[in-house]
Amino acid sequence: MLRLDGVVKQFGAKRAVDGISLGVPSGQFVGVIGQSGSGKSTLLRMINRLGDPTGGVIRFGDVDVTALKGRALRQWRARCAMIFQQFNLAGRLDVLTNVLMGRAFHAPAWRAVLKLWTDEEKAMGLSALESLDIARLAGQRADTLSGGQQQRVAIARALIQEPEIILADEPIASLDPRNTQVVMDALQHINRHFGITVICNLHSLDLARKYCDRLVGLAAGRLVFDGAPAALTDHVARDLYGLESADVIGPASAPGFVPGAQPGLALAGS
Ligand SMILES: Nc1ncnc2c1ncn2[C@@H]1O[C@H](COP(=O)(O)OP(=O)(O)OP(=O)(O)O)[C@@H](O)[C@H]1O
Repeated sequence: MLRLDGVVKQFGAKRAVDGISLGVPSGQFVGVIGQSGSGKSTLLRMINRLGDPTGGVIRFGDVDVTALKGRALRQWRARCAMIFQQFNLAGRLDVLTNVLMGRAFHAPAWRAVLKLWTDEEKAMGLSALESLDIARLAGQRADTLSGGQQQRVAIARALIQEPEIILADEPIASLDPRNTQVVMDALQHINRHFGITVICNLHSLDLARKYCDRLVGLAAGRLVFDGAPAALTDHVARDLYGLESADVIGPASAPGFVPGAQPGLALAGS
């Protein structure tokens, strides 16, 4: 179980994340939704400790993630893989080598630098690619792949970290609709098949409703919705997204935004 208790992130005068408390049981597929600037990326980055919370505590089981340093912090990052919008692959290297970089968390640094992988590690890499249906691309340069293929390589790289959690920060934001579905299907597959917890920032509510077990809605850094996708009606979504609602639930059902009016919002913790 991942637990956040009163987590805060302050950037100067800006409070990007404002006292979020949340428990995520192992194996859940959680979608984090909310307007641009609501704090979704900042929240995910703190879980991985790419950013340090200004206040509050993050725990995973009996580990106090917020207190980790050095080797223990690197071990946490291996257990808690991160996937980004821009894939972060080494374009000049082949697909399998990119995937094997995920083992750098487990192998001695010199082996990762020299790219000296064991046969067992190579087999793991191929098997991760196979599970995402792209083993045939193993020898191809990463920068020759489509966006959807590159994101699946990034997921395979995360998989061979053998993580317990995958944090995906807008993983489909730069993909076309077909590749979007392929990548979301891949995340769903690793969630269901390997039981890995997935926490995924998403802009599209259709995708959030389709793929997630649970949705967490942020507004101005606060948790304002926490529930099953079915509970996120268009009415609630309009309150959550305001002017952006036309983008996320379709123009036909998006009326004008009335600032401050949030009658249907399922307020978390209330
Ligand atoms: N390094 C930083 N320094 C100062 N302010 C920051 C920094 N990172 C984020 N912020 C601010 O914190 C707030 C939350 O940003 P964040 O990127 O977490 O939002 P988001 O919901 O992920 O947005 P988007 O959907 O556009 O990615 C924003 O107002 C942003 O400008």
